[in-house]
Amino acid sequence: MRSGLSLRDVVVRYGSVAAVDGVSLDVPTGSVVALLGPSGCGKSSLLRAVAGLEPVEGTVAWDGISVAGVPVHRRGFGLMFQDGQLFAHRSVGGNVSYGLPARSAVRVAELLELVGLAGYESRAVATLSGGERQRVALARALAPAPRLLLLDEPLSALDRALRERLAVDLRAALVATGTTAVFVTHDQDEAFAVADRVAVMASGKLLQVDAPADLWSRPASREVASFLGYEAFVPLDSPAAAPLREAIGARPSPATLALAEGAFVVGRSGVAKGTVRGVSSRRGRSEVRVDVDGIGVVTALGPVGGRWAAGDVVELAVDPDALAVLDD
Ligand SMILES: Nc1ncnc2c1ncn2[C@@H]1O[C@H](COP(=O)(O)OP(=O)(O)OP(=O)(O)O)[C@@H](O)[C@H]1O
Repeated sequence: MRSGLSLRDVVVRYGSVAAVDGVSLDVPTGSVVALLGPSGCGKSSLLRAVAGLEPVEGTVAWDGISVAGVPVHRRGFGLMFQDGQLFAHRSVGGNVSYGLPARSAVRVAELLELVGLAGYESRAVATLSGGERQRVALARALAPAPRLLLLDEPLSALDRALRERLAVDLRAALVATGTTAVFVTHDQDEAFAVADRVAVMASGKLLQVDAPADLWSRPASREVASFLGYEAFVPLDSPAAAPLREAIGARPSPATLALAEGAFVVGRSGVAKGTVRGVSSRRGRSEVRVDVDGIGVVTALGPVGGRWAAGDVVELAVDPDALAVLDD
């Protein structure tokens, strides 16, 4: 018997449109899977189908037993949304204890500690920051120890720095409680930070499911690679790809080589040359748009405070971690 959640050929239709179009996926007990994909690809529809909020074709099963016909509140699945939907008139402690069978001060204190809000029991929800509210929403969602926690973009209303910190804390809380979870996001960094495995979706279909490192180093298709942030594609056996092939120890073959931002690094000496088209700065580092013969315009990284002007010819070294070979 398969433990945890298993989906087989799941279809969710709105009228004649299949928002989810034949998805099969396993989420073993204790693991966290992120559903990653662009807006409108069907992530939320799939999550809602698992929750029991949408009619589905195909099979949604828990521990090998179909949950078809089991109403939302009987599935033992918890839900958390972008807006944590806290009870505004209850205290933090009152929100967290809401899902518990009997009031349990110890359990509430443990959960608040788990989400980094130890001692917040009596605070009014209205006095909390956006990030603190989502931490409370997480504690409340974890309180009844759901057998599966479904999270729909729980961090996307927060600003970037906060999102990054909360993503790390969210993963820690899920791992510490051994919670099985499905996490919906359109943000690749967030998916990689939170999940054991990332399921990439597009147009209602699942394109690839893999651990973050495997997904990054071996995207199954150009579509997946593009969504992960690979920005240029060249034939592996082309002359322009020679220094890149060398960096990853690949032989010329009919495959395609994908270059992510930072595949080239601007330096004093390099293995290729490029012509600068533009320069910007991100987190102190320079991002240099360079035109490389046979490859096109790509984003190279440069040291802090580098000074280049459009038209400069620069030396480029290669970062093998920003390259992937696609088996076409
Ligand atoms: N209740 C509905 N009725 C009709 N169409 C819907 C409904 N809900 C979603 N859709 C459509 O189904 C498709 C998938 O929507 P869904 O919300 O699942 O995507 P998503 O990947 O979660 O996108 P986002 O990240 O923008 O929320 C979209 O084309 C959307 O317009």
